[in-house]
Amino acid sequence: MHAPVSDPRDRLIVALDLPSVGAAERIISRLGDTVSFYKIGYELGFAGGLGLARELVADGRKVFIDFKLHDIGNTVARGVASLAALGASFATVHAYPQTMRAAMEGKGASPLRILAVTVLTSYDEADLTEAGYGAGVAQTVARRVAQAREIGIDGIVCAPTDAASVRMALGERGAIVTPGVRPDGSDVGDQKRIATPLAAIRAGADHLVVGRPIVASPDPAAAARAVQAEITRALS
Ligand SMILES: O=c1ccn([C@@H]2O[C@H](COP(=O)(O)O)[C@@H](O)[C@H]2O)c(=O)[nH]1
Repeated sequence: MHAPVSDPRDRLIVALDLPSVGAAERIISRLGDTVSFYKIGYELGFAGGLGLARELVADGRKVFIDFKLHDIGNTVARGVASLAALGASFATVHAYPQTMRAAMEGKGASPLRILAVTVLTSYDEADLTEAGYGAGVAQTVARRVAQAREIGIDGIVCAPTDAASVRMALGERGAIVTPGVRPDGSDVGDQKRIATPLAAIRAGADHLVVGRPIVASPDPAAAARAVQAEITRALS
């Protein structure tokens, strides 16, 4: 059964989309105790970030490895087993049934939670059509969530604008993690399906992933605290 996360600090996941371990360490140091949950994706992961992930875990922080795996089942299962051994709390796969099943098998009895990415937050209807999909965003998300639920996935990555319908379809089991979060006035960048932290939590998100609005801010700790204040307001 899905247990709502009560501490706003555990609800904010900062995306360390940075070019080097040194750059990431500087942001982590500036964030101090404000942030306890970090996400490592392609940029940092392919620049030595998995070593940093191990150090963060050893230091009591939570780590989300966001490589959005998608390959033949054997490769996915073995890759996920390595992420489980690393001590990651969350890891992503694309929400294809074969991939989701392999990932759930690969994590074994570890506490790693597998999150299935439905439709990327940088995609709108036109992007799905261009990629060859016959169904739109809402229909594709719904289909993938239904399949993820059937497989017993640990959680879903979706746009904050999809969070309410995803919770309905997913039921109470499974975490909802939303990137595409933009505090009022911040740059949207390449994101297309977005909401504020307040709206994302009110729509049912358990965790918010925020990257550039925090790591590119002149005062990352203040930016993180502002997001956490919105989370607290949404929960009160
Ligand atoms: O659908 C998705 C899945 C993953 N992401 C990742 O989240 C962060 C968002 O960073 P921002 O700088 O806050 O836009 C980034 O690491 C993406 O790889 C996503 O945006 N959308």
